[in-house]
Amino acid sequence: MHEPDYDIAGETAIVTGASQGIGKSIAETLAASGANVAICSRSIDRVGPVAEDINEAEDVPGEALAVECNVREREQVQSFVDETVEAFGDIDVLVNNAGGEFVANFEDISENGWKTIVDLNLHSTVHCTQLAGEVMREGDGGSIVNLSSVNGQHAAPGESHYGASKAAVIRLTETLATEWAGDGIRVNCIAPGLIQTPGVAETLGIQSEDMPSREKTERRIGHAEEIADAVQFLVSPAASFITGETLTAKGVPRAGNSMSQDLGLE
Ligand SMILES: CCCCC/C=C/C(=O)SCCNC(=O)CCNC(=O)[C@H](O)C(C)(C)COP(=O)(O)OP(=O)(O)OC[C@H]1O[C@@H](n2cnc3c(N)ncnc32)[C@H](O)[C@@H]1OP(=O)(O)O
Ligand SMILES: NC(=O)C1=CN([C@@H]2O[C@H](COP(=O)(O)OP(=O)(O)OC[C@H]3O[C@@H](n4cnc5c(N)ncnc54)[C@H](OP(=O)(O)O)[C@@H]3O)[C@@H](O)[C@H]2O)C=CC1
Repeated sequence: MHEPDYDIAGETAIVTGASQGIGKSIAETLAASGANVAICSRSIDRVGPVAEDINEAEDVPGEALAVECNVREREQVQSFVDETVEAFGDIDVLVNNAGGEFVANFEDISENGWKTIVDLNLHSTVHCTQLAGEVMREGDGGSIVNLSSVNGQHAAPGESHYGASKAAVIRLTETLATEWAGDGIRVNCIAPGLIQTPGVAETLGIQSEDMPSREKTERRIGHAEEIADAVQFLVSPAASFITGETLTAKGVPRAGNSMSQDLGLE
């Protein structure tokens, strides 16, 4: 009988933006599956404890390395990649998770505001993918997962800069999947709907202390673990025939509504 192979034990995974939220959950999930994880954020004081918790957990087989790295700075990304290879020998998985936004109408976004968001979501993905991708292409290939958003798939007011940057991430994913297929590299994307994270609490003021469980599918905010599980699948051998795709993870809104309409954001 065929059994799906989700095994990534012994692989090395880079996860950007892993001090909190979705990135932290991805790092914990991949480490629990036996991968060694190299994680970063702009502050070692914030990302260091995430690595410490992984390394101290007796039931987590993967090791963690924390590095202070602002993914908007290409030189810092190069150092992060070099430290990862020095610590773990290779790179098999890259998860471009670091990203963010502020909500503002198009006419209120300054040139610097626009560039800040495009830099954070698109150019940082370019830096990490080119520099970690070089190691993957020279090695045995691997798997890349980019974090886009439902806002990269559908328009929403106040999201012009963020939506444009996340739409570009989807097209970059599709293009690279074709260019790097011959190098044994699969490139996929996840487009989350609203997920409860510290970033969402800060940006949108949404704080849901009493989260409905994962058994409920309709009309709720998502858990970070639900995105981490999708990443785990996409980087595993079970997804060997999947590349260039964007997996939407947004539950089920009320009929005819978007998730943000359901939550009263539109
Ligand atoms: C239905 C599903 C919806 C899901 C939507 C969720 C999307 C997410 O990504 S949620 C989680 C992501 N986390 C965050 O967004 C974190 C919160 N945001 C931030 O930390 C920051 O805003 C930042 C990282 C996005 C930018 O920080 P920083 O690099 O420090 O930039 P500055 O504060 O220096 O600002 C640069 C530039 O941008 C202008 N600006 C900042 N905020 C606003 C605003 N609210 N409205 C308009 N403009 C803003 C700022 O004024 C600067 O421009 P200049 O003044 O021209 O220099
Ligand atoms: N939550 C949601 O509803 C949705 C999120 N997404 C996307 O998912 C991803 C994660 O979102 P979420 O977990 O909510 O975000 P959070 O704001 O909660 O966490 C963002 C993480 O990225 C790190 N980070 C931010 N900027 C940088 C940078 N320049 N260099 C390195 N690390 C950085 C932060 O760490 P530190 O501050 O320590 O640097 C933090 O660990 C983002 O790309 C986001 O756009 C997409 C759709 C919906």
